[in-house]
Amino acid sequence: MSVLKAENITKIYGGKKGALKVKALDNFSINIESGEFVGVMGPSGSGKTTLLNILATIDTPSSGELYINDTNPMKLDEKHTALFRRRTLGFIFQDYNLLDTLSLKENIILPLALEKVDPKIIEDKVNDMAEILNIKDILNKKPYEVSGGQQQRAAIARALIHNPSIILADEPTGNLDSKASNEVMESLKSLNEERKATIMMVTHDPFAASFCHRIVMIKDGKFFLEIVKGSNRHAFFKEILDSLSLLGGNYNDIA
Ligand SMILES: Nc1ncnc2c1ncn2[C@@H]1O[C@H](COP(=O)(O)OP(=O)(O)OP(=O)(O)O)[C@@H](O)[C@H]1O
Repeated sequence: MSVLKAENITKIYGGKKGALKVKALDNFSINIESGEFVGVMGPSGSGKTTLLNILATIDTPSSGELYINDTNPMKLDEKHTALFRRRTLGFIFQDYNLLDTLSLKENIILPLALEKVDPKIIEDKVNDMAEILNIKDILNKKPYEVSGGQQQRAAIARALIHNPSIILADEPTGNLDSKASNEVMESLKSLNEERKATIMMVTHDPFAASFCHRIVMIKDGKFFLEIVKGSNRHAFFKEILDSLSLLGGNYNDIA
């Protein structure tokens, strides 16, 4: 079952009052099925952030169609788009985006509190998420009292607690050292495998990308190539490095 389908998305910035036009996305299409874990990679300026913003329904394409669970969010009014985004999507950011004045637990339950879910159900869900993300012992701490990796795992719990149809992750390991990156990626892998979370992750990091089922590469706003993981993550990692050197841009000297 398709959860997210973007068809021939083109995004042109500028062009008003003589400003230079930039084609950030050029007829780009992607389809994500339920239960998939898909990575998107591309050099700096290739259109990844533009794509994420459009899929996140916070920006609109110049042309093309977007369907999330068969709904075209571009056809909703502003209020319904915001509600649709809150209920259907989960977000993970490079810098965690946790509220510093709240404990990790309060941060995690925010999406359910907004929906006025029964406190008993909230308690069960937060404990379940904390267990799988290994943050049970630090739930009452504030974000600044825990490590970056722990903050990111709390942010993942917050992204997932309302059972969104798809998680959109923007460089989730971008601020983490290799040990914390590994823990975060192992967490995302378990949530994908055990909880059937559907995930789309933008990343520059070939190690993080090797946890995905397939990687879509973008160049100059266009689809460049796709690689699919076989049974072995190490072989996939090598294949990602090889493809990145083909992709060029800031990946030219990676392999
Ligand atoms: N608001 C904007 N106005 C004009 N041009 C923009 C705007 N946002 C992005 N661009 C341009 O669109 C192109 C794609 O940018 P985008 O930020 O989507 O790339 P990216 O792949 O996310 O890059 P990075 O990896 O460096 O974050 C670039 O040429 C960029 O300069």
